[in-house]
Amino acid sequence: MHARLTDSPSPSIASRIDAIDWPALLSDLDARGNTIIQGLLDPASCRDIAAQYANESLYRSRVVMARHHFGLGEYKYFRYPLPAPVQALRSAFYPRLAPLANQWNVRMGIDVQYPATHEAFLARCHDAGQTRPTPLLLRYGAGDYNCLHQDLYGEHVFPLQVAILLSEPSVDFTGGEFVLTEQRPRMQSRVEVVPLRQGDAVIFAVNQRPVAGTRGSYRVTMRHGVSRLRSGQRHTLGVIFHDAH
Ligand SMILES: O=C(O)CCC(=O)C(=O)O
Ligand SMILES: [Fe+2]
Repeated sequence: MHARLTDSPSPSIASRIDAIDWPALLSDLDARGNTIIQGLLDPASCRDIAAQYANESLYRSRVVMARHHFGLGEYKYFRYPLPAPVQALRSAFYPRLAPLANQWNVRMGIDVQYPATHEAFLARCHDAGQTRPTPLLLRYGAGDYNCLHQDLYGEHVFPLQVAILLSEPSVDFTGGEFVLTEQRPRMQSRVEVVPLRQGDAVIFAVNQRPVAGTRGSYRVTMRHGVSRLRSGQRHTLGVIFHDAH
């Protein structure tokens, strides 16, 4: 696949996502709050997307993390219409993840269910004033990091999101591990380092997820971030399904 940002549409992304063993992947995601898809994007596509960081016309805003004490490094939110591969990722992932999102809400006693298509969910966001697109491209240099956070942008939150590593560890950069923490009620937090290679995607819980306990399920709170880069440059593509106020 050599999907270029200017191509439309990107059938190869949709077909790669369709080819995934979803029952196995969803059961891993349900059990651990995150799961990896290896080699979702090939290296050429990763390089092509990362190179678009400089293409200002694609973005609605740029965030310098240090200004907000979010970390060091920067990111840019895409504007609508999204580049074809980003649009393809968002609309192909969503219907695969919505059934698990719906189960999680039932198990957590949250009275919200997600529609079957991303288009319908976006209409809900947009009606509530969450109209600004949230997919983003991140760039880190040596010494940069991303503090533990949650990507919540309003009342409407889709509980799963995807991040794709566009750079190759050990070659393009060192350090810069994607990390997840899990805060359990009345217990100390757990941390997980997600071992991503270039083109790998991690799907993870945005905010809370249910964990089966001895007396029904309880909620754990998830946060994600990136450890300090020791050297080089690292790009990531973030796919968040709710839009922002
Ligand atoms: O650069 C990363 O791996 C983290 C990206 C991130 O925070 C996100 O996609 O929401
Ligand atoms: Fe994030």
